[in-house]
Amino acid sequence: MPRIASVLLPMPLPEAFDYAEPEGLGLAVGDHVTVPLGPRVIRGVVTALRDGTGGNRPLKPVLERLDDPPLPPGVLTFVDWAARYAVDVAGWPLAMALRGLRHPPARPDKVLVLTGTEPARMTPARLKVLAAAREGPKSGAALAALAGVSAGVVKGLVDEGALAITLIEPDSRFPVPDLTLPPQSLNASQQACADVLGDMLGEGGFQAALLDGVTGSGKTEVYLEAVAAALAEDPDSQVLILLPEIALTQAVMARFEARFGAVPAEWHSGVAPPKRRRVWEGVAGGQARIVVGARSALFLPFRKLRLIVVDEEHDSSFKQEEGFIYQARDLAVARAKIEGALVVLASATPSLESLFNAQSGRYRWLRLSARHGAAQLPDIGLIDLRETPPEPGRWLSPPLIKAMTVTLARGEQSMLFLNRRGYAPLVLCKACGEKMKSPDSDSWLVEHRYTGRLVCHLTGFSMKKPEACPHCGARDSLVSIGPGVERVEEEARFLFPTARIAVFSSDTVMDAAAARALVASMAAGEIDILVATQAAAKGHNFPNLTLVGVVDADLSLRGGDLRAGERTFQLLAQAAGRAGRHEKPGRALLQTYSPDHAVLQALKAQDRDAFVEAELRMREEAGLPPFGRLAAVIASGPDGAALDAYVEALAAVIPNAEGVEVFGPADAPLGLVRGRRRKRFLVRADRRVDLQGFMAAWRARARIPNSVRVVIDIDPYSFL
Ligand SMILES: Nc1ncnc2c1ncn2[C@@H]1O[C@H](COP(=O)(O)OP(=O)(O)OP(=O)(O)O)[C@@H](O)[C@H]1O
Ligand SMILES: [Zn+2]
Repeated sequence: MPRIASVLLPMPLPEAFDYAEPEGLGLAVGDHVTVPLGPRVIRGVVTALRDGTGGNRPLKPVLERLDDPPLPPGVLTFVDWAARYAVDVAGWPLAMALRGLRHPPARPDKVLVLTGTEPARMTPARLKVLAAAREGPKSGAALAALAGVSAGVVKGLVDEGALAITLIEPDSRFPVPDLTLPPQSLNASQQACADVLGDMLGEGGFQAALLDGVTGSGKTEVYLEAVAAALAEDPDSQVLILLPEIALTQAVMARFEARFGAVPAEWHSGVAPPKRRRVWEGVAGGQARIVVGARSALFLPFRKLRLIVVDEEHDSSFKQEEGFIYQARDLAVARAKIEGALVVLASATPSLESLFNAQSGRYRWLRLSARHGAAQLPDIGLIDLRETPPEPGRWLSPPLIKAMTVTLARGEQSMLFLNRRGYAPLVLCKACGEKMKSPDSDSWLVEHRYTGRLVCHLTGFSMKKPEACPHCGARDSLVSIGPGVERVEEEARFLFPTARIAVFSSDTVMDAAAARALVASMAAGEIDILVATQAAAKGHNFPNLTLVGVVDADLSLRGGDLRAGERTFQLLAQAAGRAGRHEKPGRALLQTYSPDHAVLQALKAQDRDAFVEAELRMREEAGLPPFGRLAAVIASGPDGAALDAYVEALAAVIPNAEGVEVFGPADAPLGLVRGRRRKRFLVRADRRVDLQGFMAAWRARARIPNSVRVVIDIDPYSFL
């Protein structure tokens, strides 16, 4: 009986397509194949096989089977689940699962080795080549270069059988973790947490735990022991550590290397494609047993995934906002469920969602309430900027400057935290009041002094800062409003001319290597004052850092979206948590105009639980997450009339469903991006509602014009 193969293609198509299996191809689910699609030949993955013929219309055949390692069944299930969750096509998550295959496989190297046969005629040139070959296998070109002879001499030796060509596989092995190395001796509460995680692993099957420990309590040490237990369970078991920030990977990799004598496989956008290919294959083949990566590592083809750790689980970088929209923390739980694995969510400031799951018993709740050893949590103080304002045009208040002076005199380090890149968030003309905006988007241009440019942080648009106002033509009339990290750095240099000062933000630290170098020099005490965005505010251990100054503690409270309070609390508690992590006590000073705000009061009192309780009660009353669910619809298009017509049509066909409220359509706060107008709906649903089902049914009820793009964002974090 001939068979039909369903082949899913890694592109935004609504479903898998059927192809005929050519006789004798012997396909299996998970195989990589090429198939015709219109005039093109595309690679895809077999998701199902069934007996049958093509019916009336003969099916096109599968063209060939590729010999890449097949996708394990868990990955296929996960791809399908992720697509349903995101109300999107399965081709998107499949494309993510195949991302490691974009680069061609590394070819084996051809090298020459000695055979032991003497050439019939020996010459000085030949002697030199043979001597060079004795040092180990090398390519012909390398041998010739080393011996200082022409390629012809080497070829002559091959022809006469004195040298032979052999193939060497490129280095695809991953160092084997050494499980006999002694663990760090854990303190009693760490040991208790590690024991519970070990027991959960031992019970097997899907389990979830929230590792909730104050900053510097040693959560990493605890999950390292869970990793050791998972690896010891079975020689094939694999573990995945997800981190929110590339800047954090190096430090975590180093701790794994110290613990297991083996560097883990690394997976994120900063890893070069050939290396990514090797990691992908190593994960599929089972040689890569520990993977440390960014959110997209969730889509790797693990064969026997036993443990997923989501470190800094509260971090909003786990939410991918572009292309395929997903929350990696939630998907990590889903993948663990599919694989029957343990998932550990770790944070000093867990998300309200995870705390709610822990409170309700769905996750095991493991708490570490003190820092390891003698280290104490930092004191947190508020600086009321209404009483002690900075000088005009400056951003650091006298009390903060004084604290920095003392810290510097003691030979200790300070960090100034401001979650704003660039020099100034806004440039305006003092002659006509014009605010500099990007030409095709509703967002202000941010001034960057290092590059002398005005940059749109939304779209990446940038221009040279003009000499004259583009609106009224006045010269020298453009003024920078408000501070970014570059401006705070300028002020710090002015105040402390002899101090060693550096900036850490994604524009000043371009890649993983630069981030690693900066983190290392900060840890080594080579920097006195680090001015940093959130890229440096989490996870790091800087032993000599004793003062954290938060330049604008009110910043993320503005805007006022659903998570503003939660996010501010997390961000500032994390930033403050960098101080005093070793013997020397630390403190954090928060500059604010609203010292009475509940979030700042909770930070000052170090009373997270009270803050969480108050916040949860507010959410419950409003039916907001985690008590209810949210989804957004964002429609955009260059043609305003077509967009209006579409959102009106969509508003007219909202399905009738109990427990669901739809708000909108409204102009998005960012009403224009890259020349496209934007409209939004917000959907709130009770927890028991099948929100994804509702969204899919609703979208299907109105035809989408070609010029309009519709995006569904489940559990939105951005409301712009
Ligand atoms: N049992 C231990 N023995 C020795 N040192 C420890 C131990 N536990 C933690 N430490 C040290 O304490 C510091 C903080 O630990 P770690 O980085 O694991 O904390 P964390 O809970 O992950 O912190 P954060 O949430 O702030 O990132 C590190 O320098 C770590 O090496
Ligand atoms: Zn002007």
